[in-house]
Amino acid sequence: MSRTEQIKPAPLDVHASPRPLSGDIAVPGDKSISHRALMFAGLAQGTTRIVGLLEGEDVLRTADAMRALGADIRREGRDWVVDGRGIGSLDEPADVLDMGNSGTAARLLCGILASHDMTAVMTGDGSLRKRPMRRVTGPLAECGATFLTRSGDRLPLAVRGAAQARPISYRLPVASAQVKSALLLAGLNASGLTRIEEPVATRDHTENMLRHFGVPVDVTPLEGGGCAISVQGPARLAARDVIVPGDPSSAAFPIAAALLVPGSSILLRGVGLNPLRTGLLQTLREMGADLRLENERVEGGEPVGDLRVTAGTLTAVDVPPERAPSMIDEYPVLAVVCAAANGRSRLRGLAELRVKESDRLSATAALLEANGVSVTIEGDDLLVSGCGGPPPGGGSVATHMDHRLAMSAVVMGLAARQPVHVDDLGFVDTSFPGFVRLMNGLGAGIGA
Ligand SMILES: O=C(O)C1=C[C@@H](OP(=O)(O)O)[C@@H](O)[C@H](O)C1
Ligand SMILES: C=C(OP(=O)(O)O)C(=O)O
Repeated sequence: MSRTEQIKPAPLDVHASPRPLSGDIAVPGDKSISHRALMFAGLAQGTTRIVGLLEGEDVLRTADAMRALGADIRREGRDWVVDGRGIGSLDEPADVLDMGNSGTAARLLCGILASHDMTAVMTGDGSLRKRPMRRVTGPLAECGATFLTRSGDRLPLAVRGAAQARPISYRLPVASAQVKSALLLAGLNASGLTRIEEPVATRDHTENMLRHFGVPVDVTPLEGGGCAISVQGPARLAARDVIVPGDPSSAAFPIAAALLVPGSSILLRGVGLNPLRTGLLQTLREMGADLRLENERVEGGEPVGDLRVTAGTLTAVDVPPERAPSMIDEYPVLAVVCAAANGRSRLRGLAELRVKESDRLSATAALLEANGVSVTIEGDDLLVSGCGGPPPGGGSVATHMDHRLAMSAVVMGLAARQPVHVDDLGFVDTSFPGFVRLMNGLGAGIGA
């Protein structure tokens, strides 16, 4: 049983915020960048200092796994310091690698293991064991690794990494930064050019951070759209310090709450603004949200800024499917915002939501329905009939071991007319430790 499953469910009734939200906060570090910082630092030669690492459950699993592969990882004050092992010099893990709730940790690690001459076994919690793994194990087998998976597609899995990995050339069938990153990571220890074609752009933190650690990454536009990303192996990573920006996917929750609780105005400092992550901000602006960016700057190679959010009236939105990768984790909370808007919103092309920590498409629909909001799933689209103000609320929400559903349900509770019962807030620590404390610092009165 993994750590997250040992925690007793933490149910909570969330009441409407007793006052407008106000104040000035910084959300925790970006989860995607934090996983990569630990992995790349562990693969590098030398010592890396990481500032602003997310200390969420998912990232701590990556730290444990990289330690099991021989990296020395420790906390020094508020920073994390990693003495890397170097590509090709990793230890064979002495025990099963437990990736907890984290798809990113599991899939990216498969990439590292596939091109190292060792045997490893990997598992995860009850949510992660339901998620598809063939999307990485299939193409990674091309480099010479052998994977044994439960039912051909699920954790637990065993991998026998290739002794002399071959480079992979692959066109992504789904828009997934995890699959892209796993294949690029395998390519670092393969002899020759690894080339990944990406028809639709996904978050490019792997490419950015590889360059930061001194590995050339070529990105060439493809005729007909998308691009090809290549790395030449074997590569050497040189340790470099990393600054992790605030996670825009975590910022989504206080942003949504501030838009919906009347009279609110908050400032979020140091939010990551990588253009492949800002689909939610674009969508909220289309709904009429008052979002103002201040102090835009580049920190640690990623654009960041401070974001002023002011409550106001919102109108329905039609979100095109090609925007999904730039806001894939934000749809549950966007649906809650749409529930309070004027008119019927259509969120298109959400097939990938079905294979997240839960089936987020049906679970988001259930969250809204339980709280008196009319919602329909048509194919891969979610249609939400906005209430033109506070939704009725009064429902009970099943979070299915899914942190984003839990936080979306809290936002619904803060904005709704009747309290919302959330069955388990425990998984919030996956990506946003201190979420309730931070929201209460803005005046939300959760659990008061
Ligand atoms: O690469 C990453 O760090 C992530 C990619 C996305 O998953 P997919 O690649 O499966 O879309 C996202 O949902 C996840 O939270 C983090
Ligand atoms: C989908 C998510 O993460 P992962 O795939 O890493 O579990 C998420 O954080 O919403």
